[in-house]
Amino acid sequence: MDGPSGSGKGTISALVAERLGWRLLDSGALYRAVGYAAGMAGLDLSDVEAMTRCAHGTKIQFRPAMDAGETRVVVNGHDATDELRTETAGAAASAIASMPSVREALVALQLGFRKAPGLVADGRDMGTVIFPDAAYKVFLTASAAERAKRRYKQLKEKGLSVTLGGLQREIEARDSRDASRAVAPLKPAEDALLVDTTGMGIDEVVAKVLAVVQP
Ligand SMILES: Nc1ncnc2c1ncn2[C@@H]1O[C@H](COP(=O)(O)OP(=O)(O)OP(=O)(O)O)[C@@H](O)[C@H]1O
Ligand SMILES: Nc1ccn([C@H]2C[C@H](O)[C@@H](COP(=O)(O)O)O2)c(=O)n1
Repeated sequence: MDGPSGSGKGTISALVAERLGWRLLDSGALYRAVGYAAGMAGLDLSDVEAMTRCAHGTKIQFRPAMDAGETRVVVNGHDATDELRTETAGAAASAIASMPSVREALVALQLGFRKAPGLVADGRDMGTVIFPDAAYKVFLTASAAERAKRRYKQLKEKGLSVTLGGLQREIEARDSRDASRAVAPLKPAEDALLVDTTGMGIDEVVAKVLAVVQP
């Protein structure tokens, strides 16, 4: 499941994985975790060698939530779930994700998630680079305005101080960087099902994806 920021990849992937009883990989969380670990260590995010060492050395664990809440992401022993969801963490992740050696450092970890009975993986290059032989590929999109509105609502609910205009600019800048980088750019795989979720509810999108996976 690939697509730009706020298209609903994480939400739809989690629901589809739950319905199918498959595993889930939030690959964006890996890039966010490395950016976060680098920040905590006071490293320069533009230093490719330091970021590559950091990508190799960061311990990232996904822990199921105690209640029905979201999966916790533990970075070097610290529960960083809330810090990782900010747009600042997204921008840092996007910056280091343009470094080929950082991407390379995270490949084996991602491939390790591929286990029976199945895996739903969300990111930017799941269908094009990491799992090119995936049985089903979906590319979710939505207009930038709609994606910004969704993110605004999500962050406001978490009590964060954000503006709609500011979020839309940040989202557009991140998408543009992710789509224009030389390695593993954000783009649909040739054989992906394209779903424009603008104006579609979450249940509708889940049903559309499940209709393909379970025809
Ligand atoms: N079809 C939809 N209709 C309304 N809201 C949606 C829809 N899909 C997702 N959302 C909401 O939009 C917000 C962003 O969704 P989500 O985090 O799944 O996007 P994403 O593509 O994984 O983003 P990112 O790449 O930045 O992690 C969430 O609050 C989610 O509940
Ligand atoms: N497969 C992936 C996943 C993520 N990234 C980079 C680019 C994104 O802007 C950033 C954060 O991802 P998100 O949590 O918003 O899905 O990480 C990538 O390059 N490849």
